Amino acid sequence: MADHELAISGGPGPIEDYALLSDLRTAALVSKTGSVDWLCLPRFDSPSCFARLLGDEQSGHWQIAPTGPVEHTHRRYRDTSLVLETEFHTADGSVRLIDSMPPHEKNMDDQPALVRVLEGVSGEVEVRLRWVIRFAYGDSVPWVRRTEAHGSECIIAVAGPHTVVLRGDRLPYRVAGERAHEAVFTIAAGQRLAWIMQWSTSYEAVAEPLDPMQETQDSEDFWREWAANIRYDGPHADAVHRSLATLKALTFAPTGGMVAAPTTSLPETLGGERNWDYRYCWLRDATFTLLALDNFGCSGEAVAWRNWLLRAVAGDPADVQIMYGIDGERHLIEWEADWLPGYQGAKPVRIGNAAYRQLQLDVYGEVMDALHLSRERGLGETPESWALQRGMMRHLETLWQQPDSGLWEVRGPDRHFTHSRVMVWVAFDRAVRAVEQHDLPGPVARWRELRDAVHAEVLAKGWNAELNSFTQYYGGTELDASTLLIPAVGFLPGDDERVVGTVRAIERELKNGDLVDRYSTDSGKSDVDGLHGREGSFLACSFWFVDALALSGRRNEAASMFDRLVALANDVGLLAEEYDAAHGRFTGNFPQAFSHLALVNSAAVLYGGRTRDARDRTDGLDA
Ligand SMILES: OC[C@H]1O[C@H](O[C@H]2O[C@H](CO)[C@@H](O)[C@H](O)[C@H]2O)[C@H](O)[C@@H](O)[C@@H]1O
Repeated sequence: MADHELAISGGPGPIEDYALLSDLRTAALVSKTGSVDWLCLPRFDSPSCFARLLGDEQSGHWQIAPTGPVEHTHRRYRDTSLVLETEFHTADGSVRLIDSMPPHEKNMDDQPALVRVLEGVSGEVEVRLRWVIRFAYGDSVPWVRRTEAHGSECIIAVAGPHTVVLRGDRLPYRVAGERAHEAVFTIAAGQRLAWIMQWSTSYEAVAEPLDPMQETQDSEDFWREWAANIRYDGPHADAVHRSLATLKALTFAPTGGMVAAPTTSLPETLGGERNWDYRYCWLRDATFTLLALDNFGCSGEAVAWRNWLLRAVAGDPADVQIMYGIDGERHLIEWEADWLPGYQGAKPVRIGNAAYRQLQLDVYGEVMDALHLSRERGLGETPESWALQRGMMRHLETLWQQPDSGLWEVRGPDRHFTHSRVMVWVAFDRAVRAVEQHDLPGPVARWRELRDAVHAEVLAKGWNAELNSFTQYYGGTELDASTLLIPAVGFLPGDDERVVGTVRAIERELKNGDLVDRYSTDSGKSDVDGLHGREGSFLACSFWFVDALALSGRRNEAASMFDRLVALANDVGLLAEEYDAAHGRFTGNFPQAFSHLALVNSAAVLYGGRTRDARDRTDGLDA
């Protein structure tokens, strides 16, 4: 059976078969078979109207594809934009599907829309449009009627707070005995058909019609203009551009917050339970984001993110969380959508993320570093910033010795994770530097003392001489790829023998080919994370390995490993969180900001951008 037929009859295809659309408020995932299988409206973290990604046809989707066998499919984004073209080649001819979502950076009053245009390229091809609309993550079948609004025929679907209106050149009809709508038609070379689906609340008037062709053109223009700001023409420029556009696409324009991914519960282990909701903003990602955006000329986005960060952590420093909602909301209550079968059977589907209540000490280092970098990069001081940082430091002084859940957000018992302790050092170090280098007021003698104390502690307790490596946690013997960040944050130089030893140990224990696991999840090896199943290799860690190699003097190896990692991106340049080498498949949420952040930061390390520890360099990229 061809892929295409498989996708029509059942659940979602491989994660790598999806492409991203975004309007800077929410995102859609479109499969290689022309099916929009994931769309939450009106925001990234809203309930979905298409959730086939986590279930089957009945969870909602919108497919436009040839009825007959597809010989091959070719996809690309138009230039640097997020306007997606999917070409289906069949024995009868070829058609091109053009998908986009009008970006809403400026006019926030516009309601989200999904625009689909179909062009006949050659011959005459029979096409099926199938529209199955379900609100509330597939739990709610809306009332759907064909009617007239604003002078044209349309289909309106309403349930609870949501309305969507579908307009187009070939509106589908209800399929007898099914809660689905379909239209089957023929399209000849040179013909063009278009559809647009718009969202509004159910208590407002239905959205006014938009011109699909104009919207498509405007989307393309928006992204092209945006990409014109990117300053990078080194190796793998396409991958760097696509990663930056993806990071921008994951940004919620009204607040500047960036979601870790637009999806929930794409499994880290195929068929397993490691399924999390990533439609939130993690403070940890702050420094990586700031560096990535600012390094390549996207300073406006870097400032917006910095400002989001300052607003999110404002208030009593004792209340600082490790993650927030996209507006800065605090309560991300985790629950399970038990009616959804999960991505290819991986249950549970989780909405919300209980990690928001965890203590993860590294975020203090991340926030201090991000604000320090933004000061160094001249992103403009805000009056609140230093007062807030001092408050955070006061709080950190009271809890820095506690065990925590670490950056991997383990669900097992808290520990003294080496990476968390290193990041505590970063927090005190950046506080000291703010006083020393930027003349800001603060108890610098005490901070220096604490900085030196935690440095000595990490070297004494996080280092295992027998293994010749830093370990995952104090006194343990497991390794952890987060210790690859030690030179990147300036805790030790890249050529320090302990860094070199750690790189070698991780190479031996956690690296398979070019892929690096964050820690071992082999059965019986470790129960640190409190979860079952072996997960894929973590793509961000693989890029961190590249950075550590480069910083420890193995630059050529680093560059060729980077070449191979970049090649793991799918046909439209996107990366998931993890890669399952055994099955050659993406796993985890998709596309994931962390992976794309790591890719662009490796490009910076290798090809002349400013790195995290090269704090005094103020020159441009082409150094
Ligand atoms: O697999 C365990 C954890 O996975 C998620 O966290 C991961 O994603 C975060 C966002 O990019 C990243 O900051 C973190 O370091 C990663 O471990 C999930 O959100 C957690 O709830 C889960 O325990």
